[in-house]
Amino acid sequence: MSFGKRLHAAVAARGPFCVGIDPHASLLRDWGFDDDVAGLERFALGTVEAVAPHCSVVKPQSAFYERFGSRGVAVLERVIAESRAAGALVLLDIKRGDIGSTSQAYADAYLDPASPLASDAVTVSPFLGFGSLQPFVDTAVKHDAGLFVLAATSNKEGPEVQEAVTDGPGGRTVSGTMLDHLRRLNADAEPLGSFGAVVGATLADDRGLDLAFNGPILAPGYGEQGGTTADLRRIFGASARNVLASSSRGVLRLGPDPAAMRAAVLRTNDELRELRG
Ligand SMILES: O=c1ccn([C@@H]2O[C@H](COP(=O)(O)O)[C@@H](O)[C@H]2O)c(=O)[nH]1
Repeated sequence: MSFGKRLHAAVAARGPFCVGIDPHASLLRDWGFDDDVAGLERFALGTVEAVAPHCSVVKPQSAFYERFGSRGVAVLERVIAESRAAGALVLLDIKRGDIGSTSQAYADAYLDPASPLASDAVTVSPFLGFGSLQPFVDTAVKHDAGLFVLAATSNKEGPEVQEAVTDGPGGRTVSGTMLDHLRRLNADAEPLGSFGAVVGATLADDRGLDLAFNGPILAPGYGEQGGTTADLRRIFGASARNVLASSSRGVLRLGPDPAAMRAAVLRTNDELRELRG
């Protein structure tokens, strides 16, 4: 079954809150662990146990595992496997993007079920040109996986690149161009396409984005970066029904108490369900 269909069903069953599993060094210490591989493992797998049975999607941020080298990546492999075993879809936040031939290797690493890092979906960066992502698109189609393409990111530096307008008649912003590509890729999908966009929960009012592209929208920046449910309503309007709001530190700061993390996930899912009407 396509990623879009699986995501649609998972959100209907569990709600639209995506929990980021980002083992920051400071959080490991707050939880009483050392900033080493043993601490990483206890933190990450403890989080999986607390949240993965209760949310539709978890989003491990690869960087926090890669900083420990191969042993950290081995922990990431377990996070992926154990989250999926608990019924959550795994969106691996890697933000990769390169020339096409290298993109193919990344796609094989993260989307081919034969790989130990295979996930349900990954984040990708289109800033080498959307066409450079074609190997990710083809590989995602082949393996029923999904992509989330950076379009309007949650950080304040993003607009310098993403609001740049292309030359010529009908010039479009870079963000708008990415959303146009996603509209094309998702055109015939029912009920939801597998090719999503990343659009921050922190955006100012004046971006003028056409968010009707029939695909999922990952909205990071919810929680710790200041994005609220009211911001989601303001930014996404009718497209809020396709939004997967994502928070990492907002949930992880409640640990290591699993009950507190679980309660936050359930509460946030209830709040976000109302937004979808
Ligand atoms: O535009 C983007 C894209 C991705 N991220 C990632 O999401 C989390 C946010 O963590 P918080 O602790 O909830 O701030 C992190 O992994 C980022 O790399 C983003 O913030 N903005």
